Amino acid sequence: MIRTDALERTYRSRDGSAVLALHPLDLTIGAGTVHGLLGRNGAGKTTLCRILSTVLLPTSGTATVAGFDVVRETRRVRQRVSIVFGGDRGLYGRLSARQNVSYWGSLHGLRGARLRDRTASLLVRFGLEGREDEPVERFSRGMKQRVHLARGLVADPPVLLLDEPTNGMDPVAALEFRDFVRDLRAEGKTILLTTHDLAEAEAVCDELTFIDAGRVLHSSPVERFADAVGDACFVESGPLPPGLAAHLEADPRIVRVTAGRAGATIVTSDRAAAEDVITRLGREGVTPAGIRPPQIHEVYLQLSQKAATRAG
Ligand SMILES: Nc1ncnc2c1ncn2[C@@H]1O[C@H](COP(=O)(O)OP(=O)(O)OP(=O)(O)O)[C@@H](O)[C@H]1O
Repeated sequence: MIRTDALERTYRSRDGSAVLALHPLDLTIGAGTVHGLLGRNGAGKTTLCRILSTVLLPTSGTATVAGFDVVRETRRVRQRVSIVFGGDRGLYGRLSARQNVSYWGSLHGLRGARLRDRTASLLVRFGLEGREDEPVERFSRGMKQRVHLARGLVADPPVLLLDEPTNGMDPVAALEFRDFVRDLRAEGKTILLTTHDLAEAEAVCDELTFIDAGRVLHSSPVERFADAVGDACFVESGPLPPGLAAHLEADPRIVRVTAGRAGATIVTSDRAAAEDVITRLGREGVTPAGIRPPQIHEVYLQLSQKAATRAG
């Protein structure tokens, strides 16, 4: 449903220098899947969403949505895709929530009762009942975010690009958002979800792609995201005695030691090193200690560190 091949985008700064935002990016997203796009600030996520929604031209390479080229078949792509930004970009502050949503619907060809009913039901679905006719500039950030979502859905497109959609939402609303994404998946929508909330990505996505400096670092089904750490092993232990963390870190096979009052996590380069660490911990009387699968934030950290080392 979404495909990019050797997609590149270079921005020119005012001083004439070039910023390679995507270079090159290859990504395939199947119909009906929720695909999480993760990456550090400046990784290129928004640039990709903007190209897929046809508001930004690629420098080279190709991108298609539902088989239509984002450069040559702009109109057909626009009929099939909606982008939802985080923050308050793209809303008309003096217009009400209802006017913002129905204006967008009318741009997509909805009219009359269909437009009215669809707008009203989306505003209710996003918890804005009773506030529909207030100017959006009076809304909180999280409320504006809900208007954005309603706007993105009014034309009922098969593809949704959600760029940090829970940015500014309170925790309850953000949890409700997860149910909402699951509903959309059940309706058969294809969703590209950009988020810095890793728990959210793990909870709602079928597939995850980690990008950095405009390239894919790892892409896999969500249940296999831990493959991204390769041979690295995560040892969980009880609290370490003073000085042991520093000793462990002196071993080049130890990637990282995170020690706290409740216990420690020791990341090793491979399984043999992890087993040596467990033996050593046993000798030092640190119990219990064992290998466990990495959590998503640990995978993310590992990939980000690798990318930062590579960059410089
Ligand atoms: N209009 C622009 N002019 C120059 N450089 C830009 C422009 N827009 C983005 N960039 C640069 O392109 C790179 C990718 O930016 P992009 O906004 O796509 O990242 P992102 O992954 O969405 O980041 P974030 O997580 O902070 O939203 C960054 O280095 C950014 O500084």
